[in-house]
Amino acid sequence: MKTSNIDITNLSVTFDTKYGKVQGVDDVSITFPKDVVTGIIGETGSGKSLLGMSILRLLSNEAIVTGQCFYNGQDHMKLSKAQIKKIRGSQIGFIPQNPDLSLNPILTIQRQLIESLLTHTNISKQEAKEKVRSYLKQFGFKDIDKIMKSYPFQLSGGMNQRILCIIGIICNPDFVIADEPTKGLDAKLRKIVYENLIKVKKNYTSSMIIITHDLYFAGKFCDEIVVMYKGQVVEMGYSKDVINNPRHPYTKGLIGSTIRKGMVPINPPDSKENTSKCKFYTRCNQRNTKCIDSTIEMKRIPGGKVRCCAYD
Ligand SMILES: Nc1ncnc2c1ncn2[C@@H]1O[C@H](COP(=O)(O)OP(=O)(O)OP(=O)(O)O)[C@@H](O)[C@H]1O
Ligand code: NI
Repeated sequence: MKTSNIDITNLSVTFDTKYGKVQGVDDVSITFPKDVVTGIIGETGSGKSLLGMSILRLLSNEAIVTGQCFYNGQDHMKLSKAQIKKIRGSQIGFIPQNPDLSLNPILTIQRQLIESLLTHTNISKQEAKEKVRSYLKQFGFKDIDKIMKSYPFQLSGGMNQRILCIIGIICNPDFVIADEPTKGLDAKLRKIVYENLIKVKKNYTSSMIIITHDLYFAGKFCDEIVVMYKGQVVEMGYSKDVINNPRHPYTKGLIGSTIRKGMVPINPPDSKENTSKCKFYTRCNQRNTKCIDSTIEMKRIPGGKVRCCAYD
């Protein structure tokens, strides 16, 4: 089947906690175009993982998810568990953030990799085994026989993260969503994962969503970048524009505090409760009275969109 864009409308994710309602994703409407690598950036807790995981309905039952997510003509929010399970891996591959929670501790690496191939493709067990070996090699593993027979606890965190990358792409999905695929890896292994993502983009699919804290990589690898803050998208655009010429005060701070020396770093969170319409108000160094009570929609700017009163 030819892949389509991923079209999300009015997506919200909330949790009822003992401290009250927590809104992890706040009414996000966004299209992730096919044949485009979109990066999602934003500080910890901004809703990146919740957004990425909602697309494949991977969130736990305590998450209250509303809104729509259309892909290949179907609203993922309306599919049965069996239907969405079929889409995972075969149509949309997911590379999760945390190997400890995502690999099965009682199955060998070979079982886990081969099983995901046999579930989603029609190849024989022998062919699956060969494919697994070749992917392990491509992802920088050396003693393939030993790795195949190992259990996740016998491998390092970095090795398990690479196994998750393989599971995410081995069935040649049309779309790939990767949630911090390099988390916890040292520079050398990060390079291997990045090289493999570049290979995936070149050889398999360039329809990708990459959630990352690595702004340098995002700028180099992604075609477009989406910036999230407190569950909302605050800026999106071509990656070169977002990285080199950020427009939202939050993006300016985020990039200024990491890769671009000389830009104004971001203000720390303010202890005062933020009651203004703009969620960034208390930290913003460009705020004005308009930001307090006018609803702030995403506005078109050259090469992208931004949610900020300064661009009215
Ligand atoms: N199970 C949960 N119960 C309550 N709140 C939750 C739950 N899961 C996530 N949240 C809240 O939702 C918000 C967004 O979480 P999310 O994991 O999407 O952030 P993130 O941008 O991926 O952060 P990170 O970069 O650290 O991975 C967080 O503020 C978090 O506190
Ligand atoms: Ni996350």
